[in-house]
Amino acid sequence: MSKSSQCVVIGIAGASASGKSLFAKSVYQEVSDELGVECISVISEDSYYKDQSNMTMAERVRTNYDHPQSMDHALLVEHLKMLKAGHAVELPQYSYHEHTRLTQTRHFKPTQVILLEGILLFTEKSIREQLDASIFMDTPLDICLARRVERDVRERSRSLESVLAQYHLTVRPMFKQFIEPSKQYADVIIPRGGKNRIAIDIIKTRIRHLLASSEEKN
Ligand SMILES: Nc1ncnc2c1ncn2[C@@H]1O[C@H](COP(=O)(O)OP(=O)(O)O)[C@@H](O)[C@H]1O
Ligand SMILES: O=c1ccn([C@@H]2O[C@H](COP(=O)(O)O)[C@@H](O)[C@H]2O)c(=O)[nH]1
Repeated sequence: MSKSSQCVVIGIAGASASGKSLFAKSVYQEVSDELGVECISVISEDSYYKDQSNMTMAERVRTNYDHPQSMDHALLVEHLKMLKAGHAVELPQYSYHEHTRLTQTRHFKPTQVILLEGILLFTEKSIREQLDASIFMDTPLDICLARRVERDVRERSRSLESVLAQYHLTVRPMFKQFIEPSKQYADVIIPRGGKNRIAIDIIKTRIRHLLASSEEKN
């Protein structure tokens, strides 16, 4: 991407397991198949969970990962500003198994469109100010819970008991306190989740327009 090109950031928020990643992955796959991998990329807010390498595993397990303070949002905002200015960043890598950042980072160059997905994105004004469009995945919580149980047991090395205990202790209460109220900041609210075909097509059309108007300007 040349420095004069625009870098558009589309935020995708919503409950855990509401389908944010799947939605972002589907849009990314289809747009990159059509227009090339160099024009679009995905960043997960989860990469910006705070580094907890100085804590014991017992302490890390007790962290409330659904509270805005668990995230290094200042670093995320700094990175978004750099990407929009045409500079590459060192993207942190997070391990759900270790509950902390990995030592290695990922060298990440700006693309014309960045899909940024995460539960707490719209709760921070400083992040909202960096978003060019905001999408909220409005999937019923019982469906999110069922999907989270399956995903976390399969992919995040969790037991059924630990997923359910965390859900009651932090996931649901923090959704009610922080995430659900942040829906008011969305431009588009998408029901059901990551496989909503019409919603994927609408966002792809918007992206095509953004890319076409950015080409005209250059
Ligand atoms: N519409 C859907 N139908 C069926 N499964 C879905 C749907 N949307 C998401 N999933 C599945 O639910 C799980 C959680 O979705 P994911 O995209 O990881 O959620 P999030 O990123 O919001 O936490 C994944 O295993 C995903 O494949
Ligand atoms: O170490 C961790 C970090 C995060 N979590 C949980 O992850 C979800 C957010 O990720 P999604 O992909 O949006 O589901 C959040 O609800 C945290 O509770 C974790 O369990 N452990």
